[in-house]
Amino acid sequence: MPHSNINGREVADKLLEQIRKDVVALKKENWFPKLVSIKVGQNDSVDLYIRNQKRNAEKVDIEFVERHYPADISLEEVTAAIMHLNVDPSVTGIILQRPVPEHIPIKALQETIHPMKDVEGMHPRSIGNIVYGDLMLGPCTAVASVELLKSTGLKLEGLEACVIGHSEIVGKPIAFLLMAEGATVTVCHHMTREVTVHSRRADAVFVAVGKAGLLTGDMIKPGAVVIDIGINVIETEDGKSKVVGDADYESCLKTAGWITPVPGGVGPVTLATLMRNTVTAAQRLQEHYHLHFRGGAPVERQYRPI
Ligand SMILES: NC(=O)C1=CN([C@@H]2O[C@H](COP(=O)(O)OP(=O)(O)OC[C@H]3O[C@@H](n4cnc5c(N)ncnc54)[C@H](OP(=O)(O)O)[C@@H]3O)[C@@H](O)[C@H]2O)C=CC1
Ligand SMILES: Nc1nc(=O)c2c([nH]1)NC[C@@H]1CN(c3ccc(C(=O)N[C@@H](CCC(=O)O)C(=O)O)cc3)C=[N+]21
Repeated sequence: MPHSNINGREVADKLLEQIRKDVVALKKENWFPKLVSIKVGQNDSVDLYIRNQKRNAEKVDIEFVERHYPADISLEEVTAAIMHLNVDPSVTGIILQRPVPEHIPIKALQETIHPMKDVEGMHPRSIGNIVYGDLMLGPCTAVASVELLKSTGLKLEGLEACVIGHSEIVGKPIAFLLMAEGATVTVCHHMTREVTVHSRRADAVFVAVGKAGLLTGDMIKPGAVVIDIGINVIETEDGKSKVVGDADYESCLKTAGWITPVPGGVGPVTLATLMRNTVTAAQRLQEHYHLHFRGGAPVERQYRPI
């Protein structure tokens, strides 16, 4: 069985090339995509993500604005900040970085982001669309992870998939996307009695937990696909910091048929998907402005430009 790496950077570069063209087309019509990132408190993987969001936005010529609020900010204050962005016509996309401090109910905050500016599709009504198989704006990491599985050329119908981790933004949406493609899906979490029992049966294992080295080669079936979503910033022996995934790369590579490395796997494709979604949101806003102000068909209340 050949062991091969799935190159996320290559997949991402192809996506970014098209996105850049779409941004040029929007700007020709005087429509300027602008993404605002909201970070509350401190988290290493969020910092890494934001740095790379900025870099990717520059690559495709999308304006990127970073907002950082202290960990002890109140829900009301962040809500007010988001509402301000909702009514700012120059802002076409808003991303709320996760996690937020425990005293802030994430669902309430996510609900505040206008669904048309919600570039990760995490508003409760947008995330519900996944159940209906409507994927205009899907959670970026979940979409990216399934795209990388597809890039192996394997048929997803009837494929046995195991998803380790069931967060709202990664594990659960991955499970829904896979089900829509005809895969048989098992979802594991911290109460699963023995993850290995499930992961060893799977043709494809997705791991999104946030624990370095959680998935080892002996936990997978020979030839299986490993999609490693984890982003862990660890300290090396010489005191430097390094980014690793949730899979123990060396041991998994020996058993797996395909594996996504960290860095260079899911991360770059997630970033490209975020840029794609930012453009999709801007295009949809543009359509609705035209409908609303140029005497087109009436626009559904929630979708009115604000
Ligand atoms: N590459 C990318 O694009 C992205 C990477 N990430 C990274 O992915 C990882 C996960 O992120 P996220 O989903 O947001 O994290 P969360 O902390 O929200 O979720 C982690 C999940 O792992 C489960 N879990 C915890 N311990 C175990 C265990 N021992 N065995 C099995 N499952 C376990 C938890 O279960 P329970 O809820 O039952 O405790 C939970 O469902 C992080 O490293 C994050 O940085 C996240 C987003 C994007
Ligand atoms: N609402 C929300 N959505 C997220 O998708 C989300 C989040 N919050 N909070 C934080 C985590 C973490 N995350 C990363 C994605 C890509 C890289 C990334 O850039 N990775 C590159 C570069 C790594 C490097 O430069 O070393 C790679 O893997 O190759 C990092 C981190 C998204 N997350």
